[in-house]
Amino acid sequence: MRRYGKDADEDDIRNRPARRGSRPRTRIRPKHEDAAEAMILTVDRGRLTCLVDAGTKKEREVVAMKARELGRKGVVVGDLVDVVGDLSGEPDTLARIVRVAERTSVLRRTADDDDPYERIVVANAEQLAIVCALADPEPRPRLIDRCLVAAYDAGMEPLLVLTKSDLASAEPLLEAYGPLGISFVVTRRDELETTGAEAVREHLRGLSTVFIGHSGVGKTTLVNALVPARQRTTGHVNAVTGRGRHTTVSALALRLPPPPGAKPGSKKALDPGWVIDTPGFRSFGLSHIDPSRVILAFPDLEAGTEDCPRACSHDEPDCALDAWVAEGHAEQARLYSLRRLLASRDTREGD
Ligand SMILES: Nc1nc2c(ncn2[C@@H]2O[C@H](COP(=O)(O)OP(=O)(O)OP(=O)(O)O)[C@@H](O)[C@H]2O)c(=O)[nH]1
Ligand SMILES: [Zn+2]
Repeated sequence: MRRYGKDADEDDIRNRPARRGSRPRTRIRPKHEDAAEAMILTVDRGRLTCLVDAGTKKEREVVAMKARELGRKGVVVGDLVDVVGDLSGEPDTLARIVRVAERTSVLRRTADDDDPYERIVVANAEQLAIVCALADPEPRPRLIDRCLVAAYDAGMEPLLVLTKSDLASAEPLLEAYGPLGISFVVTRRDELETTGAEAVREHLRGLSTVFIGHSGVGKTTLVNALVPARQRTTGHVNAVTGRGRHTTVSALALRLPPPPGAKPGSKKALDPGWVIDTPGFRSFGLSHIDPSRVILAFPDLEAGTEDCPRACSHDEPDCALDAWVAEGHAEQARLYSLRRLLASRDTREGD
């Protein structure tokens, strides 16, 4: 079963090459034995920035486009690809992406719940950092719930990042999310300038973490503190595209600085973790979500679904979980949390 087969990727290109007569097209594709492996750092209107020879002295950024043979297959940030052509990384060069490796995870969203096109935002990330301000703007628990559902659906671990703790206490939110057992970290701008950034980085080491949050929650402040070198990269203008990275609407992968005291060349220094920044959004559409994947995030409740009707959403009157939990097999608070997450799939004003 291919779960993601028909999805429209964020950078999907819709014009198909015209069929030329009845000439049979060969199904054998060139092997590209000279191809180099690369990771996609950002996508900007069909131009993809790839990191080649990552972690070596020859590491460099190469701008590439999709080779025709990839057809409609999308390439997104975090994808591991094979590139051929001019891989020098010199200005005005353009390489070609000829293969995309199978993805270990796919974070998807729809612009809103009525949008039939779901977009793949990021591939191969392990963690989803949900950035939420404790005040200014007020926290939106339903939006957090929706992001959690997206994380569970994608098979990613959620991390709750609660910002602006100088303005309000984190206690009420942490109480509400306690039964879900989610990792969390609380930040404030003045601390991010000192020890706060490293405290957040500790949750990110060795992982690829996607940061999402709606406008104004302090995500930019946070990411800039986590990746101080970012300022430099955002000013960089690409010779091929003629555009600065600041114009990008796609996600952007940024490598964390190595942990303090890491030996140069050690695994810790070479794999310090990635922050994948995404554009702020107003809503997080979930029309593509399969509820049977959300229950996977509740292994303690899974056994209780055995007597459920076929294709039970676990949020309906006949669901077997109510009786099973009432018999004392699991905590009521866990079932309540599951139901709250499932209910967040329905659109309401303000989502
Ligand atoms: N009081 C307080 N303000 C903060 C904190 N972090 C960020 N801010 C302020 O909140 C505002 C929004 O911060 P940004 O970092 O731009 O937020 P963002 O989430 O990137 O927002 P967009 O750029 O709109 O997507 C700015 O005025 C920041 O200075 C904090 O910890 N405490
Ligand atoms: Zn059920």
